[in-house]
Amino acid sequence: MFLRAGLAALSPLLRSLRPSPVAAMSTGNFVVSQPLNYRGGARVEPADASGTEKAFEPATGRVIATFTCSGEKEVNLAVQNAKAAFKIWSQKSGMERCRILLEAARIIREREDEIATMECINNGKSIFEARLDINISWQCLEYYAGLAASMAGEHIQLPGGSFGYTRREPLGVCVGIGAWNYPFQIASWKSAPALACGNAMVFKPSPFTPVSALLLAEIYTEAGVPPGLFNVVQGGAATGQFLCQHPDVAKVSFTGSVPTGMKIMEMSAKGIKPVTLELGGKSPLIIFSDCDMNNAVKGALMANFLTQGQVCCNGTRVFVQKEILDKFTEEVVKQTQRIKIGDPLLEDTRMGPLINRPHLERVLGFVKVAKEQGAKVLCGGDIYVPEDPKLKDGYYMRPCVLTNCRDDMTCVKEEIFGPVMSILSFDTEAEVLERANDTTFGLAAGVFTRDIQRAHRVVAELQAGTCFINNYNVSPVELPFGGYKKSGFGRENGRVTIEYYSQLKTVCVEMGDVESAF
Ligand SMILES: NC(=O)c1ccc[n+]([C@@H]2O[C@H](COP(=O)([O-])OP(=O)(O)OC[C@H]3O[C@@H](n4cnc5c(N)ncnc54)[C@H](O)[C@@H]3O)[C@@H](O)[C@H]2O)c1
Ligand SMILES: O=CCc1c[nH]c2ccc(O)cc12
Repeated sequence: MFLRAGLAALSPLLRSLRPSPVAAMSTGNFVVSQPLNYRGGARVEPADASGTEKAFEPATGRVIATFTCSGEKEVNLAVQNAKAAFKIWSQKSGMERCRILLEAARIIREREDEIATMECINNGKSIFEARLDINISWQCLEYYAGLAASMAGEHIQLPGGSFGYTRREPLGVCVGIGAWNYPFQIASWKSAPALACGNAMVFKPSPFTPVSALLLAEIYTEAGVPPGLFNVVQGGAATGQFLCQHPDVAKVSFTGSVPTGMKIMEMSAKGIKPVTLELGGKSPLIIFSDCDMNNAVKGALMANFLTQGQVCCNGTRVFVQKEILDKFTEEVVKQTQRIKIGDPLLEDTRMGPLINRPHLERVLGFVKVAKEQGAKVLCGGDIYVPEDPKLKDGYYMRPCVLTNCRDDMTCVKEEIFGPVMSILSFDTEAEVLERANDTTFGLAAGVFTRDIQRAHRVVAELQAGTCFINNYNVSPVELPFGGYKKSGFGRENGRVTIEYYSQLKTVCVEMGDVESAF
């Protein structure tokens, strides 16, 4: 997602003045040779294995890392390291934790280009977007640093001078399990509130994007967290299961698909562990005929094509009021065709490759089925081969706009997780609300209208955890983010997330004598 002030915060002049370790990192030549596990404050090779994985550079199809997936022994070592660090960290005052998190935020900011470059190489998103992701990440650390210092309980006066008070206490060792679309940002959104509350964390990135979480781990250590406070284990489902089933893990925060979310919840239920689930979506974007057309068109592109459309909260069901359907569609297609596809490390690229070959084929398969079911492809939806020969094995496709869509089509019902926008038309507010809510997902929704009463009336009726009025996919860290219905529960970002990483202790203090019932 995006940050409104992000563009202004990134000064190219400032960036060019910094000595840059990224000069040696370019498309087609980056390899990772260091260990990708992090435990006890250092990179380590895992103590045992549950298979190996390869990580790719989506822009070229090249392998950038071959790594060992962590087995049960390694997961246990990471959890034990986190447990030991928790003892030290949880005793620190909020101000002490605040200072260290602020220092980590400062280092991320200083190394923004290097982290963004690595993210871009391993994920395929454009460097333009990757920088914004890292920008939002350090802002998240700053935000929770501020809250760490101001966390407090309540004091409640009781009869006869007695009183009670509450303490907000950390949970212990928290597990973070991430998806591949925002690797560094997901690790930041989970670890910043967890650490601010006094917890330790073991984080497992997606095996597709194992690299950038290590930079966050090193930065936390450099900033002064105790060794073992933030650990990284690598692997897929098996490693994730060891984490969720570990008896010393107090909480699991998961970002990923609905089917995996269900498994995580089942495993956590067995240990009575609280879970945060940030799952998939098929969000509606409603464009009323009285909208500001320019903004609505820009909003539709923002809602569909960031990170090659691989964004959970994308507004992929674009409902357009009949009166403006043709004009809106024409303009959306014009602007979609102008999106520059290619090497994600080039400054003017706005769409890089998809995450991997199977996913590209899956997305193209959705376009094929859409055509078979009667949708019309107005642009894109096919493989794109960049001219640069080193990119010929990358996973590129042209962003796609579908029209003639009906609510019962696969492209309108299922999460595609690629650059495919489905346009639907509607007549009335009541009708569009009913159709927008007719989904098992409930992650996000958007409305474009100049009628402010209607905007608030409509969002009040939308069954979605995050709603946008006259914009889409902006993500200020001050605002909670999360889903309704099968899109999950719990929240990331905002003040409320403190409640998901802490527990409340009530202390009842008697100032008189015990009045016994016996
Ligand atoms: N709501 C959100 O904030 C959000 C953000 C990003 C992605 N997503 C969703 O994630 C999906 C795409 O990401 P993905 O393909 O990485 O999802 P995924 O569910 O396949 O994998 C997510 C993570 O879970 C791990 N995992 C897989 N099986 C597991 C198991 N049995 N036990 C424990 N861990 C397991 C994976 O290794 C990975 O780290 C999409 O559906 C997208 O909408 C949601
Ligand atoms: O992809 C979905 C939305 C999103 C963008 N950045 C992050 C970070 C952490 C999340 O759990 C979700 C998201």
